Amino acid sequence: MAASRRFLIIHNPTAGRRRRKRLDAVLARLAEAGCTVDLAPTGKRGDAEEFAAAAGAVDAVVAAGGDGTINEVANGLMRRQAQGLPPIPLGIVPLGTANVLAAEIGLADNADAVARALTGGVARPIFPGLANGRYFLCMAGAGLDAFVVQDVDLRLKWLLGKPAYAFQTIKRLLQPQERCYEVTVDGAPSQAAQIILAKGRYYAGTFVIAGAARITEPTLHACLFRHSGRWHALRYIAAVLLGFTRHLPDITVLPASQVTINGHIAHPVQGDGDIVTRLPADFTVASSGLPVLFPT
Ligand SMILES: Nc1ncnc2c1ncn2[C@@H]1O[C@H](COP(=O)(O)OP(=O)(O)OP(=O)(O)O)[C@@H](O)[C@H]1O
Repeated sequence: MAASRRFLIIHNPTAGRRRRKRLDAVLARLAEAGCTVDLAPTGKRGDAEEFAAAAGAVDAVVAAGGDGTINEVANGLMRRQAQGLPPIPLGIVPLGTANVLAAEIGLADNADAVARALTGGVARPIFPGLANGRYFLCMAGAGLDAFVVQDVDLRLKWLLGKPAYAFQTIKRLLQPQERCYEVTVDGAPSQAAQIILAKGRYYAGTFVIAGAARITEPTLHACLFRHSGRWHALRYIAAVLLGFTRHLPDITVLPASQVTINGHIAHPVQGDGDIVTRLPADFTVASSGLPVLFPT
């Protein structure tokens, strides 16, 4: 693609805190580079997916928001592809709290780098996961993390950013703890209190649980946190934060192509940091890739 690319930029004005300046700086650089931009602000949840699914002749559809908005745009683009339309690359302007996909593709946290990735980046396929038919790019999960995502106070998240999730985690741990889920990984049944299906290597920022997972490969990694109860939950959180999950024998990480979670009907399932479905849930990997603009 030449420098004078044409973009549809789908912007979630409610994403992140005080991030509008970042988008304006990127837009200014794209204008300097001679690019044509159609800016489509979302008005509600779901708009980003519809705008992406209806995209016309552009060089890339760009998601400007957090991982939740990127997830919606990716779902819209995958829907177009499933209808037999030619693939359109996904670009990103990270404006969220954690920005996990930006970390996965090695995108630096400044407007110059973001604009450069859009004007000169190379489209490489990534393979999204599927949770009950809905695509996720980085990770999905059931258990404590999905409840925290579901119940986090959005005003607190707006005010504090990541600490709002820590606060909600503590609140959840003070409640009675749930028993384990039934989980089947490529036909092998077991039990776990928290399950994370990793598509990429990063979790909730740049914490690493499945170090071998790659968004560019058509494989899931099932991370099973085996024991239920408050004490074990605290051990697991410490292991994730301090990076020693691989040293705990009751955390198992398995490459997988098909995972099912049962038990606790209607418990939430998070995908890329938003609730995307409820239990029971089947998880697989998309058979066709989604092109994404990687920085060069
Ligand atoms: N205009 C809008 N009004 C309300 N919600 C929206 C709007 N546009 C998108 N959304 C929804 O807001 C949710 C959160 O968006 P997003 O992830 O982009 O931002 P964030 O929550 O600030 O970032 P992060 O996920 O990194 O914390 C998503 O589920 C998205 O669908």
